Amino acid sequence: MTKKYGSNIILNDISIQFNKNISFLFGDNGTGKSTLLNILAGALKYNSGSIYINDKEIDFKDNSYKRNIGFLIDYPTYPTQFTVKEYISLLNYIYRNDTKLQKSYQENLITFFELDKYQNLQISELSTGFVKRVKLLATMLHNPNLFIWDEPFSGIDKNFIPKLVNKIKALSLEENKFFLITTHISEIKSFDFTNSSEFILENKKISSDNK
Ligand SMILES: Nc1ncnc2c1ncn2[C@@H]1O[C@H](COP(=O)(O)OP(=O)(O)OP(=O)(O)O)[C@@H](O)[C@H]1O
Repeated sequence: MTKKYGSNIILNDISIQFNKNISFLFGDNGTGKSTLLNILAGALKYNSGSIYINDKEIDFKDNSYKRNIGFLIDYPTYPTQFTVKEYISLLNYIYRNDTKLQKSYQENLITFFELDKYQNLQISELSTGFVKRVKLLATMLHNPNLFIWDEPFSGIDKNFIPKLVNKIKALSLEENKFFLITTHISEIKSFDFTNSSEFILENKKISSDNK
């Protein structure tokens, strides 16, 4: 797949296969990680090439693909004037989450992200780390199969990172969820992810560092 902005080639005929449940994408600033994630989430067009899931070419116009993704982007997309509770209600309306099972799933997520006592605060009143937690929760509310997360750990305090890592491991091992994650936080490499691959973007190309 190739992606250019104007005549500026960002991803030059890259070929990549994500076949483990957890894939980490590393690379220096400006190497094209967010660009690749945006493309895979269907938020950005590419110039040439093809993208497949389980040998079937992805039809980005088909909403069922996008509906099955929890996409975390690193710029603000949330309505900051809403309270946490209102934002969750809005997302539930959009995703038509209305069953009792979904209600308890949502309550578990709120507790997991330690957001219980912040539910009536406006998002604009939250600290950076808690905004990130709300954004992470927002990617999980519709219980997708694939999480495309751009910088999920940035802004998250060091006490919560192991908890988030354990969540990723549990969802991948117990529920066969897939994660595609970029991070600049090198300590993440020290956690023992059993079912993971690492990829590095450099010089417009991608290489793998598979264990
Ligand atoms: N909308 C755009 N128009 C033109 N160039 C862009 C656009 N978005 C990104 N770029 C360029 O594409 C390149 C890759 O950007 P991208 O944000 O994908 O990098 P990244 O690896 O995610 O960087 P970082 O680690 O800093 O987040 C950069 O040179 C950037 O300037």
